[in-house]
Order: sequence, then structure tokens, then C-alpha cells
Amino acid sequence: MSLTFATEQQVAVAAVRRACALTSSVFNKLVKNETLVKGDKSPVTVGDYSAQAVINTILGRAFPDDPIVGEEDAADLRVESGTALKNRIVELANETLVADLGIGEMAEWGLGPGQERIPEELLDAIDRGTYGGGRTGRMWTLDPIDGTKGFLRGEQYAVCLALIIDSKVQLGVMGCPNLPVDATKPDGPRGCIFVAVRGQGAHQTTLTGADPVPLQIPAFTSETLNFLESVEAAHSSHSFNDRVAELLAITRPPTRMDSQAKYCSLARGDGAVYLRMPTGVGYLEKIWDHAPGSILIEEAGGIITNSRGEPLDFGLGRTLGDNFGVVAAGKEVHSKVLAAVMQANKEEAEAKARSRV
Ligand SMILES: Nc1ncnc2c1ncn2[C@@H]1O[C@H](COP(=O)(O)OS(=O)(=O)O)[C@@H](OP(=O)(O)O)[C@H]1O
Ligand SMILES: [Mg+2]
Ligand SMILES: [Mg+2]
Ligand SMILES: [Mg+2]
Repeated sequence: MSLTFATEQQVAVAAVRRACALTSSVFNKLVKNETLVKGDKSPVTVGDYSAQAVINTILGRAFPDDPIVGEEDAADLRVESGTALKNRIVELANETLVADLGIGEMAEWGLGPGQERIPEELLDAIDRGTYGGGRTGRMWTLDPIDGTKGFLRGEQYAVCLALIIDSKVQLGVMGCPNLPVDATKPDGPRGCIFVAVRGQGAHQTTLTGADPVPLQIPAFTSETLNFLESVEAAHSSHSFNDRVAELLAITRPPTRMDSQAKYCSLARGDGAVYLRMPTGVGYLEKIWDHAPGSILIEEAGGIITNSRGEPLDFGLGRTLGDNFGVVAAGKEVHSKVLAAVMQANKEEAEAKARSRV
């Protein structure tokens, strides 16, 4: 293992880029009745499974000893009723794996002509993602499509991969096929990759492999401050954000966007603050929904904590544990936002106590 993570970066970028080609092609051919509904009611498409099959196949070849904490598992594909879906996934994953080698890709990662897998190998690759995570050791975490709802709407989603060693994220790679390369040109070219390596900074490139552009969160004034927040009201509290915005006298409206594309937008200064507060008790945030985004923010010069100002803990297993939300912003902005978040939390607690008497 090299300390610069050069090979890990090369493999992760190749895997994410291939998966983005796959998800874009799935979207273009998406047949609505291929959408399953999982227990958690989130739509799971053929795209999620086949992207996880592709990325885990590549990781399994390049780093056979590394476990993976992935969002999906193949249980629904191993039963009779999943056969049609399984066949579609096998076809799509193989199409993606056998495409000609691109810049920086190696045949020994299982890529290129002639490298088709049998269905059982692809289902096993998906199930490499069932690792439980934990405090120590080296592991990858993968969200093959983050922002499934955005993906289905043709809006923002991200293919998200991170390397964690002893609970600390060391490398994050995110592919955002629908994100404009330049936010000031929303109708311009789309398709970005964001990369961050611990101690080495963060950069953006394009899915077509443009020269990397270093990322640094810019300074914001009170006039330019704004929030990046979830589209789905069930995923984070919009009303809480409204109160924090009021406390900070923010006038710019929030930018709503699905997926970890919010972290990517923050890292390049398209928005100033990512605030994600739980909407109710019970939901535990997953490590794959925040690991690559968190290192991107830190390496772009920002700070990410929960609403108590504590670092996110990636060593608790598949989740981040007790949910105290996420606050991410540039260095100067973060402390101001955190103070306002604590104030808004205090007001909520006082209002609750009053309603009890
Ligand atoms: N109740 C609840 N609270 C918080 N988060 C939840 C909740 N339910 C789901 N999820 C996770 O949200 C992920 C989608 O990312 P976002 O919430 O940022 O996007 S969205 O705007 O809300 O669509 C989404 O990731 P994907 O499933 O990969 O799309 C989920 O892991
Ligand atoms: Mg999901
Ligand atoms: Mg997700
Ligand atoms: Mg997902």
C-alpha cells in the first residue's frame, strides 16, 4: 500500500467513470417497470445493482483483500422472481466491463474485451458489499447511485466511492454525470468527477478526462451565503434550515439538489453551507452517503461536523450512529452556522418543553 494512494486513486477513478457510463446509459434506456421497491421504499433500479457489480468487480481484482461496505446486496436477484432483472444486470455490467481500456485503466483490473463474467460472479461481486464496517482496518464504502430519486427524475445523482482506513476516510471519488462542469453555465457541458486524497487536496475533472482543476472553498459574504439542501423533505428538515437561515440573516434562497453532488457543489463554491438535519427519530445516516463527501470538503479547506460540532465517526459500522445531522461549510462560515444551528436546536427543545406543560 502506497501512502500516496496513487494506485487506489487510479482504480477508484476508473471504476467510478465506468459506472457513470453505465448509469447514463441505463437512464437513457430506463424502462419504468424495471424499478423495484425495497423495504425502505427507496426506488432501486437496475442501475444501482449493475453499477455496484461493476465497481466491486474492479475493486475485487485490484485489491482482493479489501472488504467493501456497499449499499446494495444481491438477495433480491438470487430468487426466481428476480431472474429477469438479474439477466438485465448481467448484460449491462458485462457491457461496461468489456469496453475498451481508457486512459489509466489496466486489463488486470478485469477490464477490456473478453473479460465478461458469469452471472454468479457478478452476484458475488455485488455481495462483496455486505461488509459490516468497523473501527479498524482498511475498507471501501460504495453508494453505486446516491440520490436514486434524482437519478429517476433526470436530475442530480452521484456514483460515490471512498477508502477508509482505521475509521478515517483517506480517498474519496464521486462521479456526477448530470452536474454542469461550470455551475455558472448550467446549459454547458455536464459530467464531473471529484477526487480528494487525505493531505493532498481536492480536484475536479470531467467524465471525459479533462485536466484536473484544484478545489478550494471560497470566502462568502453575508449577502452571498446560502444553503445546499436535499430535494426530498423526508431526508432533511427544510423548516430547520429556514430558521437557521433567518438567524444568520441569509437572503439568498437555498439550492435544492439530490445526492452528494451537494458536497461537490460546496467544494467548488456553488453554495456556502450543506446543512442536513434529521426529520424525525429513527433514521441513521449511512457511511456511504457521507464518506467521500466529507473528505472532499476537508481537502477543499472546509469543515464537516455533526450539529454538536463533533466529527462524523466512520468507525461505527455501516451507519454513522446516533443522528445529529451534518453541517459542512468553509472554515469561517462553519463556526457561525454551528452557533446558529445550536440556537435553533435550543429553541426547538424549549418549544417542545412548553408544549408538554
Ligand atoms: N429518512 C431519511 N433521512 C435521511 N436520509 C435518508 C432518509 N431516507 C433515505 N435517506 C438517504 O438519503 C440519500 C439521498 O440523498 P439526499 O437525501 O441528499 O438527496 S435527496 O435530495 O433527499 O434525494 C439516500 O441515498 P440513496 O438511497 O443512495 O439515494 C438515502 O441513503
Ligand atoms: Mg438507497
Ligand atoms: Mg445514498
Ligand atoms: Mg444509493
